[in-house]
Amino acid sequence: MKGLLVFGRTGQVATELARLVPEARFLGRDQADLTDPQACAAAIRTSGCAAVLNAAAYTAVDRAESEPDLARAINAEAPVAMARAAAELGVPFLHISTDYVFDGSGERPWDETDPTGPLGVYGATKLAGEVGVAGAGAQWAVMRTSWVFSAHGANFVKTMLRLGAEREELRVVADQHGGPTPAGDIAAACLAMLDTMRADPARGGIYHFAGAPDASWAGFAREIMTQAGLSCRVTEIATSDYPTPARRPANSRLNCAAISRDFGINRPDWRAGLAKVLQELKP
Ligand SMILES: NC(=O)C1=CN([C@@H]2O[C@H](COP(=O)(O)OP(=O)(O)OC[C@H]3O[C@@H](n4cnc5c(N)ncnc54)[C@H](OP(=O)(O)O)[C@@H]3O)[C@@H](O)[C@H]2O)C=CC1
Ligand SMILES: Cc1cn([C@H]2C[C@H](O)[C@@H](COP(=O)(O)OP(=O)(O)O[C@H]3O[C@@H](C)C(=O)[C@@H](O)[C@H]3O)O2)c(=O)[nH]c1=O
Ligand SMILES: [Mg+2]
Repeated sequence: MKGLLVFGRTGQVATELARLVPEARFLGRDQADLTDPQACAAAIRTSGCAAVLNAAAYTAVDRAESEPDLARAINAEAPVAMARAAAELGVPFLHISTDYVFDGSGERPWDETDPTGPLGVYGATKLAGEVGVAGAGAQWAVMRTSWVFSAHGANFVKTMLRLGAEREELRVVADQHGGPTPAGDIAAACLAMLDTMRADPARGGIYHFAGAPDASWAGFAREIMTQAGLSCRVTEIATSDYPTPARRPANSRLNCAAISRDFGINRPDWRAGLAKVLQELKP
């Protein structure tokens, strides 16, 4: 895509975007630090770009509990400044958010219009970003996704592969459910959304996008061990048996019908995405 400006260069989604659209401009932390929202806005204003995609974020869920100001600057203040600058330039702005904006109650997959209720600082700052982006006056969209994995960066798959090679047993929570999502599919879906938005300025809003089928973290871990050929046993535990600084939603399931209806983008099977990532990680 010509004229695309991306915030983020080294993250999971940014790395996959660079594979799909190497001609886009990727701004790393050295060129646009999200702790400096005005610098991010200036980068857009002077870019002459045709569309903006924010793939950078503060994603350390537990650490966010002790760094709320930093998380808020990166996840809320910077994206809002970006959206305002995109509005001034008259170009569409696509932002990425998370299942952690929900409180995890119930078992029904969340609709875009369902009430939010983040349980931790990460989710709260991501929600503040969504709200600010929506009110900034740009042509905007927010893609909420979940449980992102890829061959790059830090993610659950790579953690499981590392621990699974070292241990005979891993204890993994079985009472949190969601959709694992390959970063490559997110990158492709973002580009498809922006294409549609550029063709029709009336398009935008919040959309859910996650891999299928829904799983528990333990189920996800078991599939990782199976596909990787690791003999490590996955024992199902309760969230209460795995204490962490941040609370996480028990129900992270996202209803992805709207993005399919409005953009023709369907849920990818994460098990196929996992196979590709494992192939890529092979020495
Ligand atoms: N990871 C997940 O499981 C999920 C992620 N999401 C959302 O998807 C989006 C992409 O996430 P993902 O690709 O996994 O993210 P990663 O954690 O892989 O990467 C985060 C990116 O943000 C950059 N970044 C962090 N702080 C700053 C800063 N101060 N200034 C500039 N850049 C910064 C990082 O740069 P550097 O390498 O320099 O630190 C890195 O490129 C985010 O909006 C995230 O909230 C949604 C659901 C699940
Ligand atoms: C390593 C490990 C984790 N767990 C649990 C903890 C947690 O509930 C779950 C997943 O652990 P993680 O640390 O990978 O999860 P976490 O960092 O919370 O992942 C989240 O990241 C942010 C950025 C998002 O937006 C979310 O969609 C989600 O992907 O597995 C175990 O039960 N056993 C283990 O050995
Ligand atoms: Mg994590």
